[in-house]
Amino acid sequence: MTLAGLEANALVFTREKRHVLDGASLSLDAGEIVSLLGANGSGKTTLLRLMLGFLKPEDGVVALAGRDLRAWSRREIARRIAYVAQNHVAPFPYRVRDVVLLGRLPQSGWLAPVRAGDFRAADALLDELGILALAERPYTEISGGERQLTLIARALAQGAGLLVMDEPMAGLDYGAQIRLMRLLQTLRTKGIGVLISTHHPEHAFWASDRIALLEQGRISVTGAPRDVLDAPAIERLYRVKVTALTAPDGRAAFLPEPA
Ligand SMILES: Nc1ncnc2c1ncn2[C@@H]1O[C@H](COP(=O)(O)OP(=O)(O)OP(=O)(O)O)[C@@H](O)[C@H]1O
Repeated sequence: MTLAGLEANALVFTREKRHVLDGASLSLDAGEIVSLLGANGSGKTTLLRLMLGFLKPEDGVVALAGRDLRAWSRREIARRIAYVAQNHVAPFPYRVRDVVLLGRLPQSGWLAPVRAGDFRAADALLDELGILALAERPYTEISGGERQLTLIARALAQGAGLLVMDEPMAGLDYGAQIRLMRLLQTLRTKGIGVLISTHHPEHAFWASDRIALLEQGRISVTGAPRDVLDAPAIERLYRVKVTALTAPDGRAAFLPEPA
């Protein structure tokens, strides 16, 4: 773990008298992509929100850059970790470009003027994500997938060293999913650490340096995709039978068995 990293150690968290997390440990380092897989309701969002300091663990510790997260201010955390939440609801009809520019706030502060360079950077991100044509449109009047891409652009505009995304592929069309995976890989080469939760085992296999499986409140396995993700693991996680197919370059795809 480098000094830029984020580390959750033995987290315990209870909801409705049930341990959602019961000793979950997970780390994210600079320059790596980590995918978190688990069934619906297994606690992925809860774990991510604990690692961002939005929820407090009943036991266990989260450390950012080696220091207990509780010692960091909200703004300091936002400078270092960008977050794309699930099911974001738009409060105001900001234009898409302005939503992206809001991502600059933790770095620049509320009173700082927006510079021409900020506009250019925002538009470059929108372009990279394929939605530059929407820059002037109200955020409340675009599709769910387009909103998701806008929020991803906002998180990237934040310029944080770590990026945490809760099911970022949800609602994106196939091309946008693949472009996003490629963009995450570009970020990795720039030294950014990316933690995503996903329901797409193939995406996790293709794009990740490490995959972590969340089962019964704990990270049951973490490691390189080929060491973690195989047909038995998919069957255990999702209770469906699959056949694993391996491409010549070593990437795996999973084909559900016919009913
Ligand atoms: N606000 C809440 N109040 C009570 N229980 C909650 C609340 N939010 C989540 N839970 C419960 O906590 C558990 C974990 O939820 P969480 O959202 O972390 O799962 P998840 O793995 O992200 O699920 P999904 O893949 O469906 O998004 C679930 O059993 C869920 O029902």
